[in-house]
Amino acid sequence: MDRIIIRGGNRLAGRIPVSGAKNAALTLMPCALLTDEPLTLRNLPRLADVDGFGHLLNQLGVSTMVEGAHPADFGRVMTMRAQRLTSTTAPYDIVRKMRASILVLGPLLARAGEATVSLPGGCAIGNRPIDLHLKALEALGAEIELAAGYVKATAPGGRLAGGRYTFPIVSVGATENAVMAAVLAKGTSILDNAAREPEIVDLCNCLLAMGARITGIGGETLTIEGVDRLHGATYRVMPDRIEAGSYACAAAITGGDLELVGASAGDMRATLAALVEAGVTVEEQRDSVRVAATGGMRPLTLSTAPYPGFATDMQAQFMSMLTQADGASVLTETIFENRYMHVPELARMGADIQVAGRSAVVRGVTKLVGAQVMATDLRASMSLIIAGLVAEGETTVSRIYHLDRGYERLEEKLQAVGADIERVGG
Ligand SMILES: CC(=O)N[C@H]1[C@@H](OP(=O)(O)OP(=O)(O)OC[C@H]2O[C@@H](n3ccc(=O)[nH]c3=O)[C@H](O)[C@@H]2O)O[C@H](CO)[C@@H](O)[C@@H]1O
Ligand SMILES: C=C(OP(=O)(O)O)C(=O)O
Repeated sequence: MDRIIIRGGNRLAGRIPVSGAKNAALTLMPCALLTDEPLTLRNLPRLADVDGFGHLLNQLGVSTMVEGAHPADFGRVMTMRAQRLTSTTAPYDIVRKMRASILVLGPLLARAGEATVSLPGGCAIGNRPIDLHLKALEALGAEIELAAGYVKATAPGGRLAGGRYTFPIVSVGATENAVMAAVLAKGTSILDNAAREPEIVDLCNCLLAMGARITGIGGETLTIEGVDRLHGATYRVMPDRIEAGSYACAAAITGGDLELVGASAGDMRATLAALVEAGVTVEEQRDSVRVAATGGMRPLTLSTAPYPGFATDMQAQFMSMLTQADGASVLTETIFENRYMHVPELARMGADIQVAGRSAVVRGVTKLVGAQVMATDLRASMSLIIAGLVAEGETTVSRIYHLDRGYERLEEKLQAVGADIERVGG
């Protein structure tokens, strides 16, 4: 099994190109199911999950063709064409490994009038139910059956009617599924208390480019007027705000100075505000964000929340960073019940963190010392890399397949700005 070895203590300085967003890519790719014409996505990151999603689409009858990057992008170009669907089933083996596979449910139902998708079950960061996905699809006219670990959804008469649904809590995935289902419905759909994440805006903009009719984009209420058919389009995946935020934490913890090229400050307000509050200098430039740590770091009190709040996907990275703040920080996780797996690993490196219920108190400044560590999810793994950058001696991070799901060319990007980091096999 591959591992990443970091020898800590180097200050990071220079430029890091920001990749296309994983969480946008994984909701844009299923849009290919909605049309028989080609959908071309630019700036698609080279990630295990993107490859896995391509593989799932192939199983449904979608052809995928990958080309090199457009000159203006870091990521690749992928053209997907679902001229004729050969299957409407997403099997357990794929859904289990890649939770985003649930996002084929809405588009398959919209295009083929039926979909059978394995229930994803729980995962390392907690119970991740899909009841809201199903309730929203029912409100749009779907009939849902659960049997043998699968969801079988059908649209009576082969086409969804459209309808109104108010999400009782904000759900990114359920909003995405409902939007993709509603675009081809017979009537108009209204989704209230919809998620407002920039990745949802990216999804809606891609659907607009394919001929969908959606208003209220970026707001809490989305109105979707169903159309008879969608056409192909070329669309550029938005920059990854979580990847950019992770490197911002890496800059801050090493007392460094990084320019995050291609980052969109507008999508990262809560992260940037927290960095500024911690005493980090943030400069917004036209097509980049510069993050420089100039003095001591102040402790923070942060609570995760749906967008525009502080992202749950940034909690672990901030926790590592705050081990170097001068005083006690309090982080509260409100989205997932079990997203603190990095805490015992950070403790093994010398961090002083106490978890009580949904909150964690991080006492700084602690000296971190390299150790053998591993994490069971993507952002937790990144928090160990960030800690390793400042730890004394050598940190070995194992189970790095989690990182390969979400960080494109991680070692290469960090080496280029001065980190002593390498991947070793075996
Ligand atoms: C609101 C939020 O921050 N969502 C995060 C969530 O999206 P993801 O789409 O995975 O999760 P949701 O946004 O759907 O979940 C938000 C909350 O709703 C609950 N829920 C969700 C669906 C459902 O059918 N029933 C239900 O009860 C979840 O348990 C959770 O407590 O994880 C992603 C990966 O870490 C993050 O990028 C998203 O920012
Ligand atoms: C947990 C994450 O992703 P996924 O929902 O794909 O597991 C994440 O992006 O932090």
